[in-house]
Amino acid sequence: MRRIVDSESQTKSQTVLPLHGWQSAYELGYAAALWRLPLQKDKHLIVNFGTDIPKTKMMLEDLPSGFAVSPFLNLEGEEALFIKADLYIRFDETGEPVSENYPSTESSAAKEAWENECRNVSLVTQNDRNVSEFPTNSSEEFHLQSVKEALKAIEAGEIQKVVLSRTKHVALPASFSVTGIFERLCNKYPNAFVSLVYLPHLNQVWLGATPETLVSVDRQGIFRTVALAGTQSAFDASGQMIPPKQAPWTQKEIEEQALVSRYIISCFKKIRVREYLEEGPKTAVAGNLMHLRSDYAVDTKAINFPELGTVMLGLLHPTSAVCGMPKLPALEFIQAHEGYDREFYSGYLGPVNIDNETHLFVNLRCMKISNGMATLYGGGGITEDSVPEKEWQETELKCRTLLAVLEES
Ligand SMILES: C=C(O[C@H]1C=CC=C(C(=O)O)[C@@H]1O)C(=O)O
Repeated sequence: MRRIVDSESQTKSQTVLPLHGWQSAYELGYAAALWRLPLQKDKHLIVNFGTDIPKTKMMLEDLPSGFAVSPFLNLEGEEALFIKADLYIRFDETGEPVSENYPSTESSAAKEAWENECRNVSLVTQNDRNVSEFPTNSSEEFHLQSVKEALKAIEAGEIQKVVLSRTKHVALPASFSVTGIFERLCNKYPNAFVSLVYLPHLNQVWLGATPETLVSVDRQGIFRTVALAGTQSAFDASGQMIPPKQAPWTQKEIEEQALVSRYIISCFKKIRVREYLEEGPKTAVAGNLMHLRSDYAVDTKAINFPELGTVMLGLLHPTSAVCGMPKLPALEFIQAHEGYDREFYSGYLGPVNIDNETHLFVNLRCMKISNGMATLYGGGGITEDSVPEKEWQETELKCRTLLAVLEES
């Protein structure tokens, strides 16, 4: 992969800046994750100096500090990659490291090489916005046909809901800067989880700004998840922002989101957890889109259930916000009709046991960057009330949001 550049120059010779820390890991071929949590300013970086990123069971209580990246296809819970933190740095808003931790002492030569690279990494301004779109097999006709097949399967009672997605491929310009895009996503999407992950063994960079929490457990032991579904533009036809409280939701979207809520509640019921707080559904703004969202919270200390995060992760993924209802027939439908491998799109990712907290998000509004190409992903829930053309437009809207961020470079 070619050198990735960004506009900020590293002026502090001793201090590692977040983008430079990630960039240096990338240059040296070390797995790394840089992220910013929703509604926070701090950025977090972990780097792994090893050569292997193992597939790991997400037994959250037993794992060291690290960053998990799970593919969509992970029914047995054994497919998630775990980037163990050989170093972890938390940066404040100004890019100043506020906490540093080197959990591993094994790889001090590698760490030294990384520190040297951080001092020397050369950064250039990105100024080329020339991204060009490539046609793919997930063209309009193909997607419309899949949606029509889904409607037939719903009509026949085989499934209630299925989420169908597609990709958009774009060729990136020579001076493309992933760290620049990460910064832009942080600025544009303050309430999203923004992440930039490098998986050297796959030669892939994943970049995204997702609005959907899958499982989060904070240091007070509060477990959280959300039911997020239903999509509309946050702007009206004249380009005015629609006040969230006045968002006009249709029966289709209300039912689509209710299915996700019911699914989450069925997971709580399965493990006999009744002590959950439910709030919503409310309109949630995610960049230039709006969704319906219900929030769920459980005090794991009060109910003496410290492993609730692990158990719920196993039950929830993939939720009906990315797969469908019932889960297995919907998954089979996706595999038979989508025509491509989702890989990590609509899987989950996020920090595990960092400062005694775990925050895993559904990997949406994301792109994969590999060999000078970006793959953009967008999907939508198909229910009995779906109109194929509108479903296509929804995936266009989602992909275009990401494309716009690339073109703004
Ligand atoms: C599958 C995606 O979104 C999910 C999350 C929110 C709203 C959705 C919808 O309206 O269909 C999807 O369930 C995606 O953005 O690719």
